[in-house]
Amino acid sequence: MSKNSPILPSWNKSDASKLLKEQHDLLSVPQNKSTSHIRHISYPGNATAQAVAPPKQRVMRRVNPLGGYLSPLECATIHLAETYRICNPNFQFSSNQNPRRPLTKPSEGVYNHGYDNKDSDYILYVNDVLGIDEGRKYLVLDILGKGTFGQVVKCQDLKTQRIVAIKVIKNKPAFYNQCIMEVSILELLNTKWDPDDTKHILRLYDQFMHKNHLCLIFELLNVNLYELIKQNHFRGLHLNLVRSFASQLLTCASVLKQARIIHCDLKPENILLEDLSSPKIKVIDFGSACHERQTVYTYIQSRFYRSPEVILGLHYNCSIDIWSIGCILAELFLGLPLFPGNSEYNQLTRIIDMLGYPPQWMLEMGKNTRKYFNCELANGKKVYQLKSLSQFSRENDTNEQPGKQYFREKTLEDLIMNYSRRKGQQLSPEEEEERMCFIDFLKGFLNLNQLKRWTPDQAKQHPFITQESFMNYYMKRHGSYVAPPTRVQRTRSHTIGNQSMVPPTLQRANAYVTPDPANVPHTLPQYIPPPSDSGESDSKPNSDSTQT
Ligand SMILES: Nc1ncnc2c1ncn2[C@@H]1O[C@H](COP(=O)(O)OP(=O)(O)OP(=O)(O)O)[C@@H](O)[C@H]1O
Repeated sequence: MSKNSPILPSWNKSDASKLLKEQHDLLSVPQNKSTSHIRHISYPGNATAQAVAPPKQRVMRRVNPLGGYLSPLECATIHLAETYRICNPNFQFSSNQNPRRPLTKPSEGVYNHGYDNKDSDYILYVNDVLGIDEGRKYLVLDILGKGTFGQVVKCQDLKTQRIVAIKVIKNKPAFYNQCIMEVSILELLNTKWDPDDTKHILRLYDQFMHKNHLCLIFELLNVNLYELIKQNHFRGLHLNLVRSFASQLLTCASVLKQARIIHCDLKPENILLEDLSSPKIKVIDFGSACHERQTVYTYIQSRFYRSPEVILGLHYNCSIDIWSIGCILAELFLGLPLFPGNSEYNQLTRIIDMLGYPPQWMLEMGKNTRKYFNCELANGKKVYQLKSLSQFSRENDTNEQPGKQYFREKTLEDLIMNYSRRKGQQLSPEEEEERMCFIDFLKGFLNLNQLKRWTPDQAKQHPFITQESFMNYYMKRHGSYVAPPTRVQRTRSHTIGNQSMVPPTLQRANAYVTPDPANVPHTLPQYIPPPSDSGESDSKPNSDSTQT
């Protein structure tokens, strides 16, 4: 419930003590007294309740050591230990013996004098304090998430009372060293490239060591975009919301490109809403990030969002993040991942099935090309053919599976145009043009050719972001408008596969009016917090989107 909720009035200590006193008075009235002294008491907010003026004498009441008498409510709450002791003089109570509520699983201490579990994660408890230096102590409140590098917990700064998110890194040198990199990249981005905090990059406030664990103090954010899609029951988001997220991601990507930093792990889980009242987002988790000059790792990016050049083993740069953003934006619109590969081979197969083969030069230069493709010489030219599932499985001793197909459509055009459209249902001309615009936009991100893929600044000029007429833009770029070739099923009343089917709005050059932003929905789907014991439904469809 929000602080300003009209149902629950704002609450403070004096309200609470007033209510407690009134409740005390109410409970201590003798049963057989006349009710002539009944009066109305105003409760915090507008509610009023009947209450009773305090009688002069208390019958069978315990004396309050601070003066007056104790109400039954006080005896059963704040003075409960004393009440028990009256019943049983041997009763002992010490808050030190309270069971501690662990937030870490498993919570059995194995390493680091019992502070760490078998995974080298620090075992966190509610109400523990992280940090020992005065002015740098944080009270642990709740767990926010868990990842490869450690756990992220919600804490309160005991000096400023500010609520923050603390990433407690696993107690292992490899994780520590990698996180030092994350710290230096974030410090650089925060101070040099985004001093005004306008580029949608997570803020790092501080860092310290706690019982051999590096703790990174971040600004507290809200749910991630995967959670948002999940709360929307894996239905896609409105294009206006996708546009807002796209624009913010491009702002972030543009700064990363200027700084020559590659994020290397962009995915919906690493994009968080600042709060639930606006679509403002921030990019988190720079734990895999690197400088363009230091692309030492070849095994990077979460699989669903992995670029073709990384799969093929080519040199890479900031444009791998653009590929990931393309996959993310498609997923936000569709509600399900565009390329949910169950293995790297399956990932490549899905990309090729939808978008075709990578250009010849990429295949010739890729270190992994021979792993995935057969190569034959025809007329003196190398011809590459993706290995079949059985050949690949046999050669690599794997048991490749074709994996789930969430969508019937084979092309990006069909997928976007037909999404969430019932059989026979026509899109409005505006919606149709908007979707065409979105397809054209996505294609700039999902260009298999890493050299031709758009830069963030190019993408920002696209009408999907600027909201200029897509038709005008298309004419400027190509001279004339030709509808993108698609293979929409004929059973559907509307097709865009040939010239005569070009929607009326697109046939009239200037007829298209940019939608009035005041009339388009821009609200977020309602967020319902997930149940605390996350069950199977928590897992992503075809879930293992990790770096495997
Ligand atoms: N600043 C924050 N505010 C709120 N929640 C956060 C914050 N940072 C991280 N989280 C939550 O914790 C989760 C894990 O965080 P993060 O991705 O930084 O950890 P990681 O160990 O690097 O994960 P990965 O396995 O993806 O590399 C996130 O998906 C998010 O839900």
